[in-house]
Formats: sequence, structure tokens, C-alpha cells
Amino acid sequence: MTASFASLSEFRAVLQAMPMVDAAALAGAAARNGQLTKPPGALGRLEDLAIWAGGWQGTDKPHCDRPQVIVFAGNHGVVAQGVSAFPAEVTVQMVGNFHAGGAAINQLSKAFGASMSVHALELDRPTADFTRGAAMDEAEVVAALATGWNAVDAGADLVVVGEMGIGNTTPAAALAAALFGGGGASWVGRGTGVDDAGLARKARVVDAGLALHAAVLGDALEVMRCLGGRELAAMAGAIARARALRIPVILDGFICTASAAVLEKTVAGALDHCVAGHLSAEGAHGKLLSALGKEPLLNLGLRLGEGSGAALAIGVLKGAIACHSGMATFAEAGVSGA
Ligand SMILES: Cc1cc2ncn([C@H]3O[C@H](COP(=O)(O)O)[C@@H](O)[C@H]3O)c2cc1C
Ligand SMILES: O=C(O)c1cccnc1
Repeated sequence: MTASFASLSEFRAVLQAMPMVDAAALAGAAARNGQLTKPPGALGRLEDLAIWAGGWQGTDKPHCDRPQVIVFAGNHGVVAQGVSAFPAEVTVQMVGNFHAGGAAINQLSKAFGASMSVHALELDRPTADFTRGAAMDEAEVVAALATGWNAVDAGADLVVVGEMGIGNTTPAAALAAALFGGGGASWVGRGTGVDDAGLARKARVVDAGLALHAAVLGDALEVMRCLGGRELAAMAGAIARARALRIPVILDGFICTASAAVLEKTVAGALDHCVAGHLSAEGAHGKLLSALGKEPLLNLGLRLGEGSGAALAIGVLKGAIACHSGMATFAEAGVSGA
């Protein structure tokens, strides 16, 4: 299915018409969970995860046989402001590395049995520097959303989105600040490892963007257009498509979560099909997850992006689903109840 929107207002309408969780499947999965051979609640959050996955997949026996990892890459005009420890050419070089199988996300996708695809979005045409104008015009942001939307495999039973884009912790912080308030300093982090001066520069750059685009801060999709980037919009498009297909999603780190937050701010509940895979070491990720009401599954000090933390969490979800869908009930096993 090609993207069913050609403008931001049509994308908004798509979000407003998103399917909800399958309430009968959710109840069925919860009932099954109550009959499995373990003390009630003994599998902790694994139980909630399996029930949640069943609700979205529409079955009391969820599965994770076809997880799909999708990595989007983009370049950012704002890099000219000195916001990253690495040069912009690393983005295209890392895309080459993804294709060659040499990046962390290649190994994690393989380790957890996920397919992985890579979409480079006009790397030779960086978005505009958001301190000087809108990062994208409407056609550009819609094209990026559509790339994400079309990248989702309708046969997948789980989706993870990741990103590569030198400088993109700065637009991610700008999105978070625009959507949840507070100045740049409360949302920027060290990304690839900028020093204190770089961190202060990032905060000033975000503040300059917020000031320039003050008129649109109340409209989350306009915030994505003015302050975001192509790979950020593509991640949002893919998360929205997964929702349209009722495929559960595991969110990655700060950048992925900031993109996803645009959807939640556009339509409350738009991220109900998403769990937070991990807590990134990027400064404000915890605050962003709290603002979205999401509790991370893992906390391993990762600060990479690419979808890496979410890919690791596929292992947790697979464990939850294996227990839920494969365990015997008390009746089947002839085990006495409490
Ligand atoms: C070799 C390399 C591989 C990466 N993989 C992900 N990122 C991560 O770092 C970038 C964001 O940090 P900043 O805003 O400081 O540039 C993004 O590309 C993100 O995916 C990488 C960064 C580098 C250098
Ligand atoms: O949390 C993230 O997504 C992140 C943090 C640092 C660098 N790249 C990505």
C-alpha cells in the first residue's frame, strides 16, 4: 500500500482514524495469562508485554517470528552550527557500513532474528538549518513521512525503527522542547560526545530554533516540518503505518522517542501500540519517556541510536511471548492451583 496521504492535513486525518487495540484479543490474552503454570504475576512485566502484543496482533497467543528493523538516514543543515562531535559525511559512510553488515544494528538485528532494511533519505540534500528557516517544506516532510510509511512490511509482527544522521540529537531535542516546553538546555545531551562548549552551543541552537518557529509550536506536525529532519519524519511515518496495520512497535532511544512524540502530540493515544525498548544515556530521554508515560524495558547505558536499544529489547519481547504462547495452562499440565 502506498502512503494514503499527500499533505500534512491528510496525514493528520490518517492519524485520527487509526485503529485501536483489539479489546477481545486483549481480554483473551489476559485470561490465558491467568491460566499459565506460574504464580500470578510471577513473570512481572513480561506478562503485560505479552498481553499488550496479543491485543495489537489480535490474538490470545502473540508471536514474534517476523520482527522488522528499519533504519532511516538523513542529513541536517544545522550541523553547520557545530552541534556534533563528528562530521556530516559520517552519515553516508555509515549507510555504506549498514549495507555491508558492519554496524551495531546489523549484529543486533541478526542476533534477535530480525530482518533489517536501510533507507537513505536524500543525503546529498541536507535539511535547511532550522535556526535560519524551516528544516523542510511541506512536500519534503510529507515525502519523508511516506518513505517511513511505505517501508513497513505488512507481514511483520513487530517493528523497530532506528536512525542515522549526524547532528540529529539537536533536532530531536528541538522537537522535545517544542512539544513539551522548557528551553534547549533542559533537552540537549552530548550525542556523539560533544564537550561542555558543544552542549551549550546545542542549547543555544535549539533556543534559536524555538524562537524562529514560535508561531508553529502548538502544531506537532508543523514542529516536525520546521525543527525535525527527514529520518525523524520517516520514523514517525513508519510508526504510524505500524499502527494502521496493528503491528506492535518497540521504540529506541532519545531520537526515535522524540519523533514518536510528534504522533502522540498530534493525536493522544497514537503511541498505544509502542513500548519503550530502553533508557538511553542521552540526557533527557528519561524525561521524554516520562512525559509520554512510557517505562523503558532496559537500562544499559546505550547512547548509539540506529535502533540498537530497541533491537535488544526484541529479545525481552520474544521471551515474554515464548512464555505466554508456549507455556502450559494449569489444566493442560495437571498442576494444582493455589
Ligand atoms: C560512527 C557513528 C555511528 C553512529 N550510529 C549512530 N550514531 C548516532 O549519532 C548521531 C547523533 O549524534 P550527534 O547529534 O552528536 O551527531 C546519529 O547519527 C545517531 O544515529 C552514530 C554516530 C557515529 C559517529
Ligand atoms: O538515544 C539516542 O537515540 C542517541 C543518543 C546518542 C547518539 N545517538 C542516538
